[in-house]
Parts: sequence; C-alpha cells; structure tokens
Amino acid sequence: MEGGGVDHLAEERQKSRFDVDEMKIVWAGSRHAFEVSDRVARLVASDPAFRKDNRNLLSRKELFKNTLRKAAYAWKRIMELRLTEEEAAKLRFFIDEPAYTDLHWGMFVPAIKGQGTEEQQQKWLPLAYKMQIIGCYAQTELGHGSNVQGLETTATFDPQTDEFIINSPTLTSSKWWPGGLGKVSTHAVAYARLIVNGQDHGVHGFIVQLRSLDDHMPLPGITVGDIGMKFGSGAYNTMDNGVLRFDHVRIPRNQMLMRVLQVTREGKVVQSDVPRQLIYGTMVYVRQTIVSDASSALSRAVCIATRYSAVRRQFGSQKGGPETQVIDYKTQQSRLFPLLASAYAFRFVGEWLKWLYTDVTQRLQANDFSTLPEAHACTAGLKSLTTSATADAIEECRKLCGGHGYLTSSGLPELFAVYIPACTYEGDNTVLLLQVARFLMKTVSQLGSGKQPVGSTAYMSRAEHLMQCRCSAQRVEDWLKPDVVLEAFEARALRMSVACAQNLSKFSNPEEGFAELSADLAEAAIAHCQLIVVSKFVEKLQQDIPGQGVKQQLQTLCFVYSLHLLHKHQGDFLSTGCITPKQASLANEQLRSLYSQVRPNAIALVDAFNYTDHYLGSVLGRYDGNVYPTLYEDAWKDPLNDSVVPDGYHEYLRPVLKQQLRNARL
Ligand SMILES: CCCCCCCCCC/C=C\CCCCC/C=C/C(=O)SCCNC(=O)CCNC(=O)[C@H](O)C(C)(C)COP(=O)(O)OP(=O)(O)OC[C@H]1O[C@@H](n2cnc3c(N)ncnc32)[C@H](O)[C@@H]1OP(=O)(O)O
Ligand SMILES: Cc1cc2nc3c(=O)[nH]c(=O)nc-3n(C[C@H](O)[C@H](O)[C@H](O)COP(=O)(O)OP(=O)(O)OC[C@H]3O[C@@H](n4cnc5c(N)ncnc54)[C@H](O)[C@@H]3O)c2cc1C
Repeated sequence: MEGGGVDHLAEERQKSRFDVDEMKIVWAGSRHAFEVSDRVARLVASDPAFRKDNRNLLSRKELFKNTLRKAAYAWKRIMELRLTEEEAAKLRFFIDEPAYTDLHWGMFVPAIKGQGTEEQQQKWLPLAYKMQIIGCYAQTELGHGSNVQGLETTATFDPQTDEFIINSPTLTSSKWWPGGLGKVSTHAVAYARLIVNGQDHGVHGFIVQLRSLDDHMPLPGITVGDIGMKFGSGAYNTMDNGVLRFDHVRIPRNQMLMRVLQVTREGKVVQSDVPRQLIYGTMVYVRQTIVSDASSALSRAVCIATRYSAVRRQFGSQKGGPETQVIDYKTQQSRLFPLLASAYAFRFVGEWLKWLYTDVTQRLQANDFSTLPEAHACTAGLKSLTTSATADAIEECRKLCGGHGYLTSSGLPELFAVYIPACTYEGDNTVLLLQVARFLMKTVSQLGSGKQPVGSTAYMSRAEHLMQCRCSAQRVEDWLKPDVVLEAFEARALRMSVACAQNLSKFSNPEEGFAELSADLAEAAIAHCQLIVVSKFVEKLQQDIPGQGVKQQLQTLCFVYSLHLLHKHQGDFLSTGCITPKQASLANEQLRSLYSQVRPNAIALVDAFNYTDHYLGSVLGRYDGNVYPTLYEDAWKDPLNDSVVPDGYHEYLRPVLKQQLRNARL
C-alpha cells in the first residue's frame, strides 16, 4: 500500500501469479468495503494526531491521557467529516488503540438495543449516540466472571418509592474488569440479581448513572476506580478496566432493561415471551465481532513475519552469492504458511458468522427464537477457536522473526500483549468450548428421534454414513478434492461427539459425567468448530471470484488450512478410524507440495491485506522491506541513548568499577 523509496521486496512481488488488487477486494469483503477501508486507513496514517510509535515509552497516566485525546479527536473528525457508521468503525480499527469507546459502542449501546424496551431505547440511545453519556458493560465481579448466574450484586425493588436499590453486599460482589469503567463512564449497564418481594429472579441488566455529568465526580453511594496495570507496557493499558461498588444506590424502576422480564409498579414480575437467554445477547454480538478481529490480528502478525522472512537471509551462500532467504526453508514455510491460510480462513468464517448473527437478529425481531442455540454455539465456539489460534500464532510469528521479533519495534510484542486477553474476555475459551459441547451432546441425543439437525450440525443427519465411512484418498492428488477433505472432517467431528455421548451415558448423573469427561468434550467441540471453518472456506470457493489466479490461490490456501489441521490432529483422525496411516502420510505429502505453491505468492498474499505501515507498526513488516537501516536508526532514538554515559553511572557503576580496580591492585 505504501509508495516511494526503494522496494526491497519488488522481486518477490514480481513472482506472484495472481491479481493482488482483486484479492484485496476479496479480503475486504466487497469493492465498497475495500474503498472505505483504504480511504480511512490513509486518513489515519497521514494524521500525526494518530501517531502511536511512542506508546511504550509513556507512563500509564500519560498513556491514558493520550488515549483520551485520541478518542476525543477521533470523535471530532467523525463529526467534521460526517463519517458513516461503517467509516467510523474503520476509523476505530485503524487508530488501533483499545479505548473506552469500544465498550460504549461495542457493548453499552448493543445492550440497550438488545435488552431495552422500545421506550427505553428511545430515551437512552439518542444520548448515547451523541456521546452525551458514556457507558460501559459492568457484568463481571471480583468473585465471578464465567458463572454469570453466580453474580452477587443485588437490585432490590422498593415498591414504596418505585425504585431499585443497587447494592454490593460483599467484597467479591465488587464489579471488576469492565472496560471504560475505571475513569471514564458516566453510566453502566450493570448486571445484578433482581430481588422482588424477597424472591430472587436471577441476573438482569440495569442502567445506572455512576458519575455526575457536571464535574465527573462519582454519585453518592458509588465507589469507582481503575484496577491497575495489565500485561505488557502500552498494550491494553490504554483501557481503564475498573472496579465498582454500590452502596444502596437508588435508580428509577424504568432503568431496569425490561425486554425479557418486566417489573410492574405494583411489584409484579412479568415474563415476556422472549427467552431468558436474550440477557446474554450482547455477548453473542461481541463474540461474533471478535472472530473477524481474530483474522485482522492474525493477518497483521503474518504480514510482518512473511515480509521479514523474505528479507532475512541466513546460511547457504553458494560461491559468495547471497545467502538463503529464511522463507525458503521448508521448516519456516511449514510454520508460517498455515498461519497465512488461517488468516484467510478466519476472514471467511467471520463473514459467515456476521451473516448468521444478522439472520438470528432479524428472526428475534419477528419473535422466532429457534436459531438462538445455534447462534450461541457458533459464536462461542468460533470465538474460542479463532482467538486461541491467533494468540498462539502471534507468538509463533515472533519466533519466526528470530531475535528481532523480540524488539518492540517489530510490533509483535505489543500485538501479542494487546491480543491475548481475547482468549479470556467475552468468555474464557474453555468455558465456551464446553457450551458448544453441551449443544453437540443435545444434538447427538436427538439423532434417533426424527428431529433433523440443521445449520452447523446438519452433517449429523448423515450419521449412519459418517460413522462407518472409509476415506477414499488413495493418491496424493485425492487430498485436493473438497469432498474427500470435508468428509474426513465431518466423520472425525461426529465420531468424537458420539464417543463422548456414549461415555456420558455410562454415568447415572449426567452433570457428573459431563464434568468427568470435560477434556474430551472440549476436544470434540474443537473438532466441530474446525469443521465449520473448513466448510465455510470450501463454500467461499463455490462463489464467483473474479481476478486472474485469485480463486486458485484461495483454493491452495483452503487445502493448506485443512491439511495442516489434519496433520496436527492426526491422532484424532487415526484413532476414530477416519483415515489410515497411509492416507495421513499422503495428506502430508500434498501439504508439502502446497507450500511450494504458496511460496512465490506469499508476499502478494500478505500485500492483499492492504495494511499501511502505520497500522502494521513494525520495522520488520515494512512494505518496502528496508529493515536493517530502519532498525539501526531506531535504536538510536531510544531514550537510553540520549546520553552516551547512562544516568546512574556516577552512583552505581563507577563505584563498582573502582572497587574492582582496588581489588585488582591488592
Ligand atoms: C463511532 C465509533 C464507532 C466505533 C465502533 C466501535 C465498535 C467496537 C466493537 C468492539 C468490539 C469488541 C470490544 C471487545 C472488548 C471486550 C471487552 C470484554 C467484555 C467482557 O468480557 S463482558 C463479560 C463477558 N462474560 C462472559 O462471557 C461470561 C461467560 N459466561 C457465560 O456466557 C454464561 O454464563 C455461560 C455460557 C457459561 C452459561 O453458564 P450456565 O450457568 O450454564 O448457563 P445458564 O445461565 O444457566 O443458561 C444455560 C442455557 O442458556 C444457554 N446460553 C448460555 N449462554 C447463551 C447465550 N449467550 N445465548 C443464548 N443461549 C445461551 C445455554 O446453552 C443453556 O441452554 P440449554 O438450557 O442447554 O438449552
Ligand atoms: C482485558 C479484559 C477486559 C474485560 N472487559 C470486561 C468488561 O468490559 N465487562 C465485563 O463485565 N467483564 C470484562 N472482563 C471480564 C471477563 O469477561 C472475564 O474475565 C471472563 O469472562 C473470564 O471469567 P473469569 O475471570 O471469572 O475466569 P474464571 O472462570 O475464574 O477462569 C479461571 C479458570 O477456570 C476455568 N474454568 C472456569 N469455569 C470452568 C468450568 N465450568 N469448567 C472448566 N473450567 C472452568 C477457566 O477455563 C480458566 O482456566 C474483561 C476481562 C479482561 C481480561
């Protein structure tokens, strides 16, 4: 995307055998999406107000103030330029700095939209849209995060005053973690146990004002602050994750979000026909966005590692000629190219998940709740799968860049630090896999009942065939047949689920059985989710994809993604009898050959992400490949090099050196 200067990767770019500009459009999702993304990326990169190369050098206070400044400036630009919602979302993406606005737009607003009545939406959304109030999503407590039903904060209805009294009865009931809460939010959607007439009606959301709109001071009964520094410098420390305690704070009755359950003026609790699980709807929405974010974070790391692997040379010089580019080592390819393929795979499954979420939202509006369990299982499972894979991949990319990958200027340490909490927030990844496993066990248990599995479990309707089929691959080329690959993944996923179900049936207490077998159940859930990713990649290839060579590159990447999983999880495929050792070996042979096909296109495949150098924030990943002079120049900019002799020399170094001198003389 960058222009000017000498292009050290030009030769690499000439090797590619496909139309990169068309691939950029496939990656972006549409020509329109590409144009918006490209324009906004350039806008951010060219504006010094969005500089981010100094983040690691700032103290926490400076860092946080800097984030406030950027967020205010971004809002000003959104207004001045009259950006659409799509453009504003891209602006946030390219600014590339977690901020309170993520929670305001990403959770507070969706919570009111999804759980508020029409009347509540009309009252609160205009204020939130104009940012006249700023909100956060205050669910997790010091004592409970995963177990939402275990939350302790109470909201007790007072019929005398027509109010709820929000209270934190114990230390462990303190809200703990909500982003944007610590220093910024004026309001929260706070989750609390609804108590009416002494009866506990479970956890519900309440809009609570936390700070004065005049002077930002906490309102009476509110204790609020930041929970402290998090992993890494810079990284997620731009966010004010907070602690909050309520001391009998009163709010009007109409500030309980009442789409799912209503409390009347008389204190009657009325359940609407909307399922209770809709209270968890905001999490479903965000999990879906996290899957697309995974492809962004992963593609960014892969772009850095791929470009640097083409620049870096070690060993293999022939007759004084250049040494080997490390990207030409088969081991480097077998570590890097599956990650490149995963970035594309997650992009396409993210697109599909967005469609699924939109579909379920439209159905919910029409009071059709039938696809809610499927949406929950898919968003939970894919969030878990893609974030775990991406976190591991970023670290692998750091290692692929050797020693220089460990420098902050490689961009990888900060990317890792900022990304890894995605494995925990919006649901711990293991806890989410177990939700998928419950859904799978339910589906398997209904197989004989005549109820046809649909959606992501539709393959289970062919259980009779998949339980006994034998893989037909006999030659290396057979592993390039989508049907052969898909059937192997379907058979493995089904057989692992059925094995779990059979083992579960041996327990008289199903919950005890579920706990005992939970590790196997999590693995079955992974197999199911990997099948979804593979099948959505295959489906993508059935679309009309223009551009010379574009579809062929995607086909290669699809098989790299599938066959590397098959290789990595050979144990599953072999132990369930889905493939033979000979077939596993043929698949691996095919995989090696696919790496050779990726190699000449690798740089162009990462160029297709269309990332600016500003967004990448990496000396190693520079578009022009001019790595060494930049690394060298950057080193001198470190504050430690401001003086030749370091501060502290006279106090701490000189006395030690003198001591050695004296000892030597003795
Ligand atoms: C102008 C500028 C524009 C800028 C735009 C900016 C956009 C920004 C976008 C930013 C996006 C993201 C930012 C990311 C920031 C992340 C910040 C992080 C936030 C958080 O972490 S919030 C807290 C998240 N917490 C959790 O995820 C908790 C995890 N736990 C749970 O979800 C659940 O409690 C559970 C799933 C573990 C369930 O436990 P359990 O006790 O067993 O369940 P029950 O409550 O009894 O219910 C069981 C039945 O309910 C079904 N179920 C469960 N969950 C759901 C669900 N979500 N949906 C539907 N159904 C659900 C479950 O399957 C059971 O069903 P069954 O009875 O078996 O039929
Ligand atoms: C950066 C960041 C931002 C966050 N932002 C917000 C926010 O804005 N709002 C908000 O409300 N919350 C937020 N959270 C909180 C987050 O949602 C929770 O931390 C998350 O849901 C995990 O819950 P936990 O901390 O209780 O983990 P725990 O459940 O205590 O997990 C600890 C370990 O126990 C295991 N475990 C737990 N239960 C089970 C089980 N049933 N079976 C098997 N293993 C289990 C887990 O796998 C994990 O290994 C944020 C967290 C982070 C890190």
